[in-house]
Amino acid sequence: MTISIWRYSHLLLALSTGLFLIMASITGIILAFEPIQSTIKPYKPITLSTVSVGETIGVLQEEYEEVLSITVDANDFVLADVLTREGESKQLYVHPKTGEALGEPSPQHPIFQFTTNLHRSLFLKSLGRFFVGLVSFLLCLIAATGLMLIIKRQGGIVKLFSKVQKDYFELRYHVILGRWFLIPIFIIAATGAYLSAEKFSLLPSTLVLHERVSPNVDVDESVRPQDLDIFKTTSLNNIRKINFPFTPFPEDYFEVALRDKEIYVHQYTGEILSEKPYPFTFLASRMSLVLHTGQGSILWSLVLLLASASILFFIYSGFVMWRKRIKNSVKISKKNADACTHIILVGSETGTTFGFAKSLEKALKKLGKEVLVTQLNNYQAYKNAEHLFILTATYGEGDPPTNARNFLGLLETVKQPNTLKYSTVGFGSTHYPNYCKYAIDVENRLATTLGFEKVVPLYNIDNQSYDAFSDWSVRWSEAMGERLDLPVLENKNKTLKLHEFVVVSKTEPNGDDTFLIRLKAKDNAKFRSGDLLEYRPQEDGIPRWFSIARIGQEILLSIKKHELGVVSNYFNSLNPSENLEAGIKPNPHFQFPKKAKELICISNGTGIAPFLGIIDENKHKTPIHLYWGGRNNASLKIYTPHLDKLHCEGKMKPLKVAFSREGTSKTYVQDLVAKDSQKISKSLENGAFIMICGSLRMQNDVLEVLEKITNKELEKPLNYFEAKGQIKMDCY
Ligand SMILES: Cc1cc2nc3c(=O)[nH]c(=O)nc-3n(C[C@H](O)[C@H](O)[C@H](O)COP(=O)(O)O)c2cc1C
Repeated sequence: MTISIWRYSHLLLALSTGLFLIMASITGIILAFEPIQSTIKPYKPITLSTVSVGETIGVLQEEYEEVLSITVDANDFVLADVLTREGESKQLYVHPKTGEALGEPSPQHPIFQFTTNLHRSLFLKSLGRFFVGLVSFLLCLIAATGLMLIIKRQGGIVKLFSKVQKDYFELRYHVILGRWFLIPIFIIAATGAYLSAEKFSLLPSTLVLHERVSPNVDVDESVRPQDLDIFKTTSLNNIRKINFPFTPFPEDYFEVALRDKEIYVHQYTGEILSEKPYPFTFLASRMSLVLHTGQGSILWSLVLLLASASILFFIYSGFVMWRKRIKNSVKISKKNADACTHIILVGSETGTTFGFAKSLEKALKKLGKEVLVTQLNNYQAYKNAEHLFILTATYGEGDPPTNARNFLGLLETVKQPNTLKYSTVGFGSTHYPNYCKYAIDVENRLATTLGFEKVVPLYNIDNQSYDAFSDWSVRWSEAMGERLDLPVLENKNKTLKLHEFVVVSKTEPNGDDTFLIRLKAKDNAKFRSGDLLEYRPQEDGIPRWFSIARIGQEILLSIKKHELGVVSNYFNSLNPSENLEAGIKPNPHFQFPKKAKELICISNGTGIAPFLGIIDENKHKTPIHLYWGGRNNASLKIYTPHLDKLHCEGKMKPLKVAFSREGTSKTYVQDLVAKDSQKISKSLENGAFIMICGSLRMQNDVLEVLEKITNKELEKPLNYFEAKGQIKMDCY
């Protein structure tokens, strides 16, 4: 079933039951205190398994004129119905070994009485009970659909408890708490529904039916019950209730309710006259009551309390999520598509990508363009279109969002009157194995479809980063020679603390226009290899990031100069001892894994930079293998002084290098990985970590090869190792 069906069902159920659920949760929280309060009463002086039924009967019969019944309640308190020597009929909590009265049961506190009534029937008797039962049943469905959504969101049941994707507070904790509380909530709801169904006699009877018994009457009537074998050998913890015989005549017998069955016991011989196991419905009903009310267990009562409280949080956070979703979803414009020159096609499940489309629409309108925003499924021929933007999220196993499902099919059938320029932006999360897979599919398909002309390479955005979206807009602007001025989203553009750096040295750009620059912080800026240096140029205030190698106290960056790149040209223009201000963006998921026994670093181009620092951190000489892909020998040269030093210090194994333009044979880094498949699979199996840094295209190619390796050599999908955190990526 598609994710949207689960989501709509979840939303619809929650909306239709919200108010009842708020009431049921608040009363549930209050009622959870009742069992806690009664469990802590001092009526359980000893463990019941150490006392035999015979002992208790003996002491009670000595202490009181007559004993009518003994009950062991959910708290393991022993309650006796007795006639005192003064002729009073009493219910008393008693000490099972001495018969001493410990207290009398008190009536339910008025607050609990009131709350129980409200919780059970809203003071509406049968009608109320019916509603409560129905809402309980619907809550089961809410919990089940919620669990399905979390499983899908996390990328499968195996990854249920893996890290939750970063998002705003309400959504993140809806998921985090959902993982812990949906099962208890399901139990509360299912047991509540069960108990209601029972009240309306919708379930088979719970009665235990005994056949008529005819006890032997020719017996020794001087035998006392405490001397009967059956009572001497049964400990009190096995008992739920004993009804004493009405009269001393042998025709009357003990009715004993044990944990799993009911028996009738001859009062003078101890013979079992009838034995009937409880029907399943009886056990289910008892279990439902205990699970629903928390009777007898402080721990479970606390779970119930927290689960009830969590329902309130889920209602609140779900409401916030719903509002946000509505806010994000733009009205599909009713504009005449033929009048538009710039078409923004959106693939979105939960609406956030529409938010980005809105920003892009505003920026394009500022440039005087006629813009149409619509969903990918609405793709059609556009008479005057010049430019197509595809902004799409990815779901499930790299699937399109629901409103994009038909796009690839339409692409084959719809013929555009003009050649269209296009730019694809993928929205996804590196948390999932199929990062932006659908955007990649779209990009690949467009690249091979006639009549489309790529403006900038596919740009994938992790975790809805608006900064990254701005970065894409810079690339697009550079390629088109028109400046896209995206609206600034204040709360999304958190600025980092700025540090002042001095340039220590800089190399000249090599044949690939790549250079190295070394910076030293003038203050005590904290950073690690793998973190990002963030620089916002005055021209547009849009951040650009560079992966940091920490060498001693200095930052080493490897930068590729782009012809129109504002920042790469600025960095290239810097001279030693000049200053610049920049922020440090921590990137904890891409750092030397402390527990690594072996590390495999795979990179291409400037992606080698963080590894120069990560390997420098390798004080304990963990085996580190570095694979690098570049154009030719000259491309490698700027890195060789660093690599030679690291190798001489024993911090890395010999570099494995692939050149794509050296001599006649073209090798790419993924070819090296494929060649070492046996070694890599063995290392992975033994817990080695793999880190990948460089271009997204290289990342995809390497992942494809790794997937083949793990499937073939280890018979496991790559995401098995990803879920264990063994694969770390930072590509752009
Ligand atoms: C259930 C679920 C599954 C997802 N699966 C993927 C995935 O396979 N690959 C990926 O890159 N992102 C995945 N994501 C992340 C979304 O694509 C990302 O959050 C996107 O920005 C959501 O955009 P939207 O709000 O417009 O739908 C998934 C998110 C959820 C909730």
